[in-house]
Amino acid sequence: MKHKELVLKMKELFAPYRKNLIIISVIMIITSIGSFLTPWLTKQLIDIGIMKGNFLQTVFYVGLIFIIFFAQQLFGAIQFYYYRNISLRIPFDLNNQACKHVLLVRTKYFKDRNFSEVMSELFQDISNISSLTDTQFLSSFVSLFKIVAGLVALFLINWKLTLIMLATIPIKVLISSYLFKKQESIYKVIMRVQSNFSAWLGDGISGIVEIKLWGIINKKLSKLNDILENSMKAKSRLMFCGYIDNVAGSTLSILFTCILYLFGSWLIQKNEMSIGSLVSFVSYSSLVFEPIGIISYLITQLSLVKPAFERFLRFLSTDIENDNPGSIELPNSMDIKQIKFENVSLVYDEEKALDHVSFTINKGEKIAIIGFNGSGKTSIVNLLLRFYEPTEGVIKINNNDIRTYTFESYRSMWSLMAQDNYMFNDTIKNNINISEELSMDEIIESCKKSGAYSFIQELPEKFETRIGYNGSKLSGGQRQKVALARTLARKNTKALILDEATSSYDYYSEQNFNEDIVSSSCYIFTIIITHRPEVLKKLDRIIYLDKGRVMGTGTFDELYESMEGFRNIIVNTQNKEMQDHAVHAFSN
Ligand SMILES: Nc1ncnc2c1ncn2[C@@H]1O[C@H](COP(=O)(O)OP(=O)(O)OP(=O)(O)O)[C@@H](O)[C@H]1O
Repeated sequence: MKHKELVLKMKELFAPYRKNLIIISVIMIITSIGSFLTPWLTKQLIDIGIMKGNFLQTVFYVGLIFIIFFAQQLFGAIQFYYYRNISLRIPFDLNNQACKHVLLVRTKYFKDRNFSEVMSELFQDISNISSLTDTQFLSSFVSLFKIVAGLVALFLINWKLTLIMLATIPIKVLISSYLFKKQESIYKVIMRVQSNFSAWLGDGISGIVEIKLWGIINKKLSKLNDILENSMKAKSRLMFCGYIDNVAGSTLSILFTCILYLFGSWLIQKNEMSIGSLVSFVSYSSLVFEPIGIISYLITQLSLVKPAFERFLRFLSTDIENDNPGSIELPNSMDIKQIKFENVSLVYDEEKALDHVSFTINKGEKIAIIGFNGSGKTSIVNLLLRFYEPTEGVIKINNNDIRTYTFESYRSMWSLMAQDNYMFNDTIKNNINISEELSMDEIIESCKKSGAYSFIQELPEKFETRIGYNGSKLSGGQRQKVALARTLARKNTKALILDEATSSYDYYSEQNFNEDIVSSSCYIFTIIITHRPEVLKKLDRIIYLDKGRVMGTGTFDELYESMEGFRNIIVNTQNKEMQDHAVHAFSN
């Protein structure tokens, strides 16, 4: 990102806090005026009060120094009040903005990236950006004022000494700008390494069973070692930069002070300067050097913030689920007569998952989508639910493009049981009642339909049983039954999609569920992805897919007669069913 664009974006980001920032800056300027007055008053105190033995003048200047100190403390308290507000508010707002974006970002974003990697990057970036509000950073803006005012004061005291001092500043600026470039590139490496670490951690937690099963703990640890070593190397380079900056700063400062005392004593001997002037010159010069030091801190801090800010902006600019301009709510009372795919293609990354798919589902129809693995069945569901947008073609409801409707109102017509359903680390009841609008009777009814009721009744805490992270305390089949109960309990939906919804069910649970759903479905549309012949035979129509293309549509008998691929799927499934059946009979 270009420097100008970045500054503009930063201005935009801080615009809501402008008033507070201005107040803080004004207060900083006022307090720094006080700091400038103090050395001058000290000079007067020494030259007029102490050196000339004038007690009244001494008391007067001591009093003034004290009043200035008191006023500075008062303004400091006001500054603290405003500073506290923005330093807490900025991370709060950035976190809110980022988390809202996480929830709205398109589904495909999290297909490429590990969730913990994204979240850790975000929190890291927010923390780095928020460091812009630390007091030292804010005071660096006032530093410019301090430097100019300090230089004026120094020139007034002694211009020769001031010129010597000025000679050291370009050296400091040169060193700082060199270090800025170095540090910026090191920070980029550190950010990348930290992302790798989060990705490693995310995979490690999610894949813990596979890691143990395959005995690859040492391989995983060796990868971790590489990551941590890279991190250590980058941090060590960063520490070295900090060390060089420190050494350069203190060397220049000592060098300058030595020259100052040597040259200053020579000027005092020549009666060109008083002792008080030299003391106040030393004080003023530190007032100039201190902000120069702060500016170098600002440069270091910017080298850290710039890459973080760039990455944060990149995340905020990722595609989100924004309703199309002029989109309307899909009315719940709408009489939906038809859902239509017109020449729809879908390309994920580079792979074409659907290729000019066209079909229509009419009101009241129960249809199946069938095809070998990877033929595009779930992709059709992804498009229907608008988790992805078609690359080509259009999906319509009653001849209106589904993008005419807002995401939320459109999705509210669907009940979906996907292949993977996330289970919250909560009770069974709360996992089913995620919309928080179901009565206990409704929850029980949906559990009876999905076949979950009987096993829940056997649990000591029944519906109040906590099911662990992603339902890990339930068996695969039990988990699927609870997820299906949740799908069936969703209120006011018009269409049901079951994507291999009963794949983990035992043979008879599956038979029972399929019987019920096929005979008594109350939805306007029912779409089932299954290979079970006994279900397929009872459905109105089957859409047979192969390699992302619709090879045929028709009833079970029509497709069985005319399509060899379809017949193969059915024969394979029947063979598997016979095995399941035999296993079940044997175990009983
Ligand atoms: N998020 C994705 N990114 C990239 N490619 C994908 C993605 N999802 C699916 N694919 C690819 O698209 C093709 C169709 O996948 P899809 O999941 O629709 O098939 P499916 O018929 O549902 O398969 P299965 O029976 O195994 O569930 C596959 O080749 C798959 O590799």
